[in-house]
Formats: sequence, structure tokens, C-alpha cells
Amino acid sequence: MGNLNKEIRDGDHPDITEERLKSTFDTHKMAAQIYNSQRAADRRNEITSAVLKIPELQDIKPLPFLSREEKVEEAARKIGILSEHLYDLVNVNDGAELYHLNNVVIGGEGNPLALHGVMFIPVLQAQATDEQKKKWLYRAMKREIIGTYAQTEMGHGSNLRKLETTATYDKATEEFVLNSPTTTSMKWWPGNLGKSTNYAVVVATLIINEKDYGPHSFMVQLRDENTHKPLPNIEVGDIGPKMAYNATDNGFLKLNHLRIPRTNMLMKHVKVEKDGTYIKPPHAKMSYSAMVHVRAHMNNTMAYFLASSLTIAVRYSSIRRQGHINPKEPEVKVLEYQTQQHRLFPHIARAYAFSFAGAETVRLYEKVKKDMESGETELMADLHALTSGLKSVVTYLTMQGIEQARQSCGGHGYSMASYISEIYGIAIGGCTYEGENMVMLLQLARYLMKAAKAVKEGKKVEGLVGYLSAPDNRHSLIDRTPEKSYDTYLKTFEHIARQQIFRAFDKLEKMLTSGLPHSEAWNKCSVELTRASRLHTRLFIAQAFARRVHDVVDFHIKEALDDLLHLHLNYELLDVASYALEDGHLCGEQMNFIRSELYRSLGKIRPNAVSYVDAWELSDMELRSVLGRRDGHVYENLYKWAQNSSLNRTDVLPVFEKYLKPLMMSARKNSKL
Ligand SMILES: CCCCC/C=C\C/C=C\C/C=C\C/C=C\C/C=C\C=C\C(=O)SCCNC(=O)CCNC(=O)[C@H](O)C(C)(C)COP(=O)(O)OP(=O)(O)OC[C@H]1O[C@@H](n2cnc3c(N)ncnc32)[C@H](O)[C@@H]1OP(=O)(O)O
Ligand SMILES: Cc1cc2nc3c(=O)[nH]c(=O)nc-3n(C[C@H](O)[C@H](O)[C@H](O)COP(=O)(O)OP(=O)(O)OC[C@H]3O[C@@H](n4cnc5c(N)ncnc54)[C@H](O)[C@@H]3O)c2cc1C
Repeated sequence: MGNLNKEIRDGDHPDITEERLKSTFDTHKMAAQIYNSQRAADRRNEITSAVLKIPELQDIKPLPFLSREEKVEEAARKIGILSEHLYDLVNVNDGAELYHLNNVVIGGEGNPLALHGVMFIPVLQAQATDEQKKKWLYRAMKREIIGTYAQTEMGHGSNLRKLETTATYDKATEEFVLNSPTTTSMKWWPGNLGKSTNYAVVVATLIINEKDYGPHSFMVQLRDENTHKPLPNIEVGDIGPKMAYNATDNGFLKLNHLRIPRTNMLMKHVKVEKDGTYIKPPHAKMSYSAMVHVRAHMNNTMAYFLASSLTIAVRYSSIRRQGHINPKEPEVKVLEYQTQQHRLFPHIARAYAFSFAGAETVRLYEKVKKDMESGETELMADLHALTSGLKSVVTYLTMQGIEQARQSCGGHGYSMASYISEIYGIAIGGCTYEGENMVMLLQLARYLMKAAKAVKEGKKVEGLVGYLSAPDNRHSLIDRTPEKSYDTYLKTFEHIARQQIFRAFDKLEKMLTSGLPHSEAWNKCSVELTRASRLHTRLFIAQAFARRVHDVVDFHIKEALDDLLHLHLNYELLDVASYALEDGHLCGEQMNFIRSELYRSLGKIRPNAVSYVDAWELSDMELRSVLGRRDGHVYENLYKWAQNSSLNRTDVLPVFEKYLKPLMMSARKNSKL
């Protein structure tokens, strides 16, 4: 039998090999859990190996040394080369394979086809008629045209009902007139809108006979297909540098009374007939499908970002030696410190949890998508509630985890050589895009309040909120549980979420009864409401983790995942324990129990720490991190990396002669006086 940890190679840093030799599980079998099948895990590695054999697909130099223009060019260059090799490298119908290929070759900073794949094609698939698909979708899939999703405006992103861009129907010519009447009505932010795309699905407020029908989707050609010059009545450009994503040309768009044919409105579910008759869709929010698509996949992309930074931090912590635990022994790996373990291990558990919750979410999404094709919309509300809560909680906790990973690397974590700051910048965009986190938590809260009302009225609720009708224990039985039974933990999470949901509900009802208008009462309860949404979502994540562990067959994998789950449940419970202490569901003694279980868990995880992150099978090429190198040889490569700095091209910079020398000369002259 070979090594259980599949990353061991001759010549690696002995400190990291020592870690890998301790593995109690096969890291490639664990990858099958993370990527949902052994085949998917195999394919990732096959794709990486194939990419490594194509020299033109390698980074020309470490990305942090490129200017913004160079980043945009480098991503476009690679997209061009990838197009030649695409069919040999991946199954183009497999989103996971495409996503992996993108991460290895280009990375998270963006590329000209990002929004084309993530939103433009999905919106056409979901909302275009067969005829429209023939016209645009098949061309888009062959990359004959490149598109984006242009919804957000300078003045409005969250409140779609107030989008200022109008699409006014002109019955006489059977056209829509698209117009951006104000500065704030300009589309602002859409990815790749600035310079890369020649088409966009533009979301605009539909007006027929002066009546406002709310946001609808329209296909707009932005640029000439040959010259790429903006078409008449269109102003388009890049919005400038951002915190991250700087290889992406997020753009602005001003439409000046642009006329498009009636048939450019996406009309699979909704219609405007020639005479201006409006035919409603089966569900009012069907046109929000592209957003739900991305939200449903975001758990997995966030898990990936979190796992990337933890891979970097844990590997580095296993070769970084500093300080002593026993003064008579050599300096220890920083991974030995309990504080370091407490800083990193709970986030490893979260990355796994997000991936498992993500797999369940994508399954529900696929079902709803299929239902919607035949006009069936019953599960749309459930999916919207679930994805709204998860996108908010998962992006926020990912942000926390990545920042802890950075800090755990000390000074070198702050260097772009770690690449963690770039991953952080990319990941935290997720707190904002696809629905600002608070706004989305409040969407879930609407769903929760409806369920709470039903329960108060004596009705039984089921599915995601079924626990609201289930029997509850006054006191948690958490310290009276046989080991490896998580039922009492999950019941405690349920209790906490239920209490908070009803607390928010009661507060809201009280205000409404006192005569406050609903929107004002809602606003005055909104902090309590967002707390309810977070607790409900964290319960779902814990349940999804427990369901996955329950289903695993392989003994060693199950045991290793069980250790992570144990850590997760204790850590998360401590994080939200104040809610259970308030009403005496948990007592001080039980808090001590949870704390001691948490510390015990850290010790249990420690020998497998490197293997838990190695199991994500993130290659050096995709991590782009000197600290996170698979072989652990950090220091000599840190020095090599710094040689890329353009400041090192000469020993003396022109600024010396220009500014520093005169400054010192004058100081010296003055001190002689
Ligand atoms: C492995 C596969 C790989 C594939 C890869 C796939 C994805 C990749 C994943 C990640 C991407 C990676 C990189 C991407 C990089 C960068 C980012 C890229 C793109 C970013 C794009 C964008 O940001 S696009 C713009 C997004 N904008 C928003 O999200 C706006 C947020 N606002 C809204 O959604 C709405 O305004 C609202 C929902 C907040 C409110 O809508 P409104 O119409 O005003 O409704 P009401 O509040 O009045 O509610 C009415 C009822 O409607 C219900 N509802 C609302 N939405 C929905 C829905 N979608 N479905 C079902 N029901 C819905 C709502 O609940 C109300 O119901 P009740 O009345 O019953 O309570
Ligand atoms: C990296 C990135 C990529 C993007 N890509 C695209 C794209 O491809 N296409 C596209 O169309 N858009 C895109 N966007 C835009 C993005 O979707 C919006 O910025 C986002 O939906 C938030 O909207 P906003 O900017 O209007 O925020 P605002 O709504 O102005 O938020 C500001 C504050 O107001 C609060 N707030 C707003 N409304 C409420 C409310 N009802 N209740 C309580 N609090 C509220 C928010 O919580 C927040 O604290 C992108 C954004 C980023 C950062």
C-alpha cells in the first residue's frame, strides 16, 4: 500500500513530509467527498496534468507583478490559447471541469469570458424562447459572440424595482426604446462589460402605455461584431481599478434612446405581444433566474477560496518554526501552538461544511431549474430562501476564515507572495455581488416570518423550516450524548434558531399590533430578523455536514470527517451560545463541556491537519502562493519571488538622484552650518 497522503514526493521539506506521513486517510478518497465523486476528483487532476504540459498556458510571471493592463491582456491571451485546446482538456458541458480549468490556468482575478459563462449563457438558457436560442445562445456557446449580464446601475443595485433604465414599447414600430435618462441610471459594475463583450442581457424597467411592469431582460448588441467599436447610441467603458478582480473589466453602459426589435425581449416565460399586450410569467420572479444560478453555486466557490487560503496557511505553519513549547527542545512548528490550531482548524471544517451544503443546494437548484422549464414554480420560494441565506452566511464566514489564514502566516502572510490577500479580495466581493448580504438575509427572513406565522396559527410546516413545528427540549442534552451522536447538538442549534425566529416574529407582531406600518415595523426589527436568518442558515450548514458524514461508507474517511464535524459543531455552538444561555437551554456546566470538547477536537485534528487541506488537491499552479507550495520549500523561493520586483532591476533607482540625494545633501549641508 502506498502513502495515504498522495502529495508525498522525494526532496520535499522534511517537516511537511513528516506531517503527510501521519495521515490516517487517503487524501484522494477524501477529494472524492469534496468534489462529490471519485471521477470528478480524478478529472481535476487529469486536467491539471494536461495543462502543465502546455507551456503557453503557464503564468508569464507571478500575477502580483503585473499591471492592470497586463493582467487583462494575460487573461485574454490564455483564453485564446485555451480555446484551441478546450475540447482536448475538458468536457465543455461540465461546469465543474470548466471552473477547475479556469482556476488552474487563469485564476480568480477574472477573464473576458467570465460573465459570458457564469450569467450570459445561463440567462439565455433559462429565459430565451427556442427561436431566441437559435439566434444567440448557440452562437454564444461557440463563442462567436461574447456577452454579459448588465443589471446594476450606479444608483441602484439592490432594489431592482427602482432601476432607472427604461425599455419603452413603441407599438408603431414594434420596438423597445432603451434609455438611460440620468447619470445614476447608467449600468455600472457588470463584469466584462467595459471592454470585452459585444452583447449584453440588459435588465430594464418595462414601460407599456406609460405603465411600469418592473424589471425585464432584453438582448442588446453593444459593439460591432468585426470592429468591436461601440454601436450608435451606446456609451460603454471600464469603471476603473477595484479592490481585486483587476483582470476583469467591470463596466459602465449608457443607452441613448436605443431602439431594439420587440423580439429582443427574452420571452420564454413572459411576453409583450405586437399590440403591446403584456402576458405575465407563471411566477413573477422567473426573470431573476441568473442571480439564483450564481447564488446556488457560490457555496462551492467560497469553499474553494477558503480551502485555498487554508492550504497555504496550514502548509506554511508546518514548516515555519518559531519559539519553544519545551525550552529544552528545538523551536516548534507554529502549527503546534493551540492558538494557531484554534485559528485555522475550525475554518478547515467550515470549508468542508460549505462544500457539502453547496452540493445539496446545487441539487435543489437543478431540480427547480428543470421544473421551471415546464412552468412549474412551487419550489422557487424554498430555493430563493435557501440560496439567499447561504450566500450571505457563507461569504461572510469565508471572509473571516481567509483573514485568519492570512494573519496566521505572520509577516509573510501580508506579502503578495502568500497570495492570500488576492484570494481575500476576490472572495469578499461575494458579500456584495449577487445581492448585498443584509438584503439577502432579509429576503430569507420574509420566508421565515411566514413559516413562524403558520406555526403560531397551529399549522404544521415542513421542509427547510420543519423544525419550527417539531417538539423542543426545554434544556439541551448536549453533555449526555454518546460520543459520535450529533443529534443533541443539532437539536440545540434548532432550539437556538427557533427561539430567535419567534423572538423576531413576536417583536414584529407587537409593532404591527401597535399600528406601525409593516415596512417601518420591519425596519425596526431588521437586526433581529437578520439574526434569525443567520441562525437558520447555520443550522442548515451543520445539518448538511452531519448528513454527509452519515452517508460516507469508507471507515477511515468517515472517521476523519467525523472528527471535523465534531470540531465544527462545538466551535459553531460556542460562537452562538449566548442565544442558548439567555433562556437557560444551555448552562455554564454545559459550556465547559463544549469548550473541553472543542480543545479535544483540536488535538484530534492536529496530526491530519496537512492532509485535510491536501485533500482539496490544489496544485501549485492554481494556488499561486510561495507560502503554500506543495513541497514546503518556502524560504529560498520567497527570495527568488522577490527578484521579480521591477524595483530590483537596478541597484540605484532614478528617484535617488531626483529626490533622495538632494534631500540628504541639503540635510548634511544644514547640519554642517
Ligand atoms: C460548478 C459549476 C460552475 C459554474 C459556475 C457558476 C457560478 C459561479 C459562481 C460564482 C461566480 C464566480 C465568479 C463570479 C465573479 C464575479 C461576480 C459575478 C457576477 C455578479 C453579478 C451580479 O452581481 S448581478 C446583479 C445581482 N443583483 C442582485 O442580486 C440584486 C439583489 N436584489 C434582488 O434580487 C431583488 O431586488 C430582491 C430579491 C432583493 C427584491 O426583489 P423584489 O422584486 O423587489 O421583490 P420583493 O422584495 O418585493 O419580494 C417579492 C417576493 O418575491 C420573492 N422573491 C424575490 N426574489 C425571488 C427569487 N429569485 N425567486 C423566488 N422568489 C423571489 C420574495 O421572497 C418575495 O416573496 P414574498 O412576497 O412571498 O415574501
Ligand atoms: C465584484 C463585483 C462584481 C459585480 N458584477 C456585476 C455584474 O456582473 N452584473 C451586475 O449587474 N452587477 C454586478 N455587480 C453589482 C452588485 O450586484 C451590486 O453592487 C450588489 O447587488 C449590491 O447592490 P448596491 O451596490 O446597490 O448596494 P446598496 O444596496 O447600495 O448597499 C449599500 C448598503 O445599503 C444596505 N441596504 C440596501 N437596501 C437595503 C434594504 N432594503 N434593507 C436593508 N439594508 C439595505 C446594504 O445592506 C448596504 O449596507 C457586481 C459587484 C461587485 C462588487
